[in-house]
Amino acid sequence: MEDVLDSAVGAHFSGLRRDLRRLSSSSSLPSSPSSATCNDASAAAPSGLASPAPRQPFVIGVCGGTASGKTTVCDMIIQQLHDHRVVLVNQDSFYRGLTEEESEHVEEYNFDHPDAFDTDQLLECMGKLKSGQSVNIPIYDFKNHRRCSESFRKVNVSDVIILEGILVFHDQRVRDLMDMKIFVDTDADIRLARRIRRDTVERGRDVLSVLEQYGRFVKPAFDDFILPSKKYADVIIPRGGDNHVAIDLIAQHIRTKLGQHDLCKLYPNVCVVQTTFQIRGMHTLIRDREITTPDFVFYSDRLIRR
Ligand SMILES: Nc1ncnc2c1ncn2[C@@H]1O[C@H](COP(=O)(O)OP(=O)(O)O)[C@@H](O)[C@H]1O
Ligand SMILES: O=c1ccn([C@@H]2O[C@H](COP(=O)(O)O)[C@@H](O)[C@H]2O)c(=O)[nH]1
Repeated sequence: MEDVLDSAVGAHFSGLRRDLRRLSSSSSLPSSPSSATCNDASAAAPSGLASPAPRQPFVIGVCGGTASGKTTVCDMIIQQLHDHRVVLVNQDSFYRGLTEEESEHVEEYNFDHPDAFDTDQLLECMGKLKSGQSVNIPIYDFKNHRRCSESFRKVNVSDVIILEGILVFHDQRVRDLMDMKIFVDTDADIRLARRIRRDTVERGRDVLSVLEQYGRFVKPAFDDFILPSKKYADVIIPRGGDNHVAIDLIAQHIRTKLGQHDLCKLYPNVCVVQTTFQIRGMHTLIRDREITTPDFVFYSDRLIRR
């Protein structure tokens, strides 16, 4: 939560220079040493000649136990970010699907184990999306435990990608794709009650089979894989979709990040310096009208050279 609050205070933009030639001839601004704050690759080429590298989408991982409210939280975040392009990718889409033989003994199959997902395919799709390509994502049918063989969901390039699922924090390669990790933390009794209702109404199950599957696979996998992955979260949302304060804070943080993102698109050589107490302290000092000239020069120089 510290990160959310810290960023809400505001980011610090350094090396905000649109035209390098104009800047180097300016006597009022420091010359080459200060360019340490700029992206070196783009700073090396004169503005207008280098084509700016496309900015990558902001990737948010949303993890949590079954029926914790992951999808609900994602929908609420998407609603709040209505002025940005946001796509939702569900880990469920990457269930391998059962073979004929496995289908005959479906009650034996563990859908809550990491091996039930084709994580390599998920990584490939996410890699393409991050690099600006649209992808076709499989559609999974929970009633037949299979993927629809003919149809896919086309997911287009966007500013924000939300990746949601019970095991999205399990594999380090998947975690490494994420700029922000959210864990939805909802009481186990509430999750079980919701799961019974959802699976009987929407996924063609009966109560006994839901309870049997829950005790045999769902709860043990929660204890073995999902709960231990909570430590990777940047933000934990108690009570899921009921926690409007947490969701507002998260949406505010994402908007701040996207603001930086837009600025970086305009000025390819801009480098955003992460806010720290030290940086905030230095900004406070140089804005103080009482500051001595040597101190002003000292702290300004430190900020410029970061
Ligand atoms: N805050 C809530 N209050 C009541 N029902 C909820 C709440 N959040 C989710 N649900 C219901 O619980 C079920 C599971 O929610 P969902 O968001 O799909 O969870 P998940 O994606 O974690 O499986 C759905 O039927 C949904 O309508
Ligand atoms: O064919 C299937 C595939 C998955 N499941 C169960 O789904 C949940 C994960 O989905 P949530 O929406 O996050 O609850 C997982 O616990 C699997 O047990 C299934 O029953 N059948």
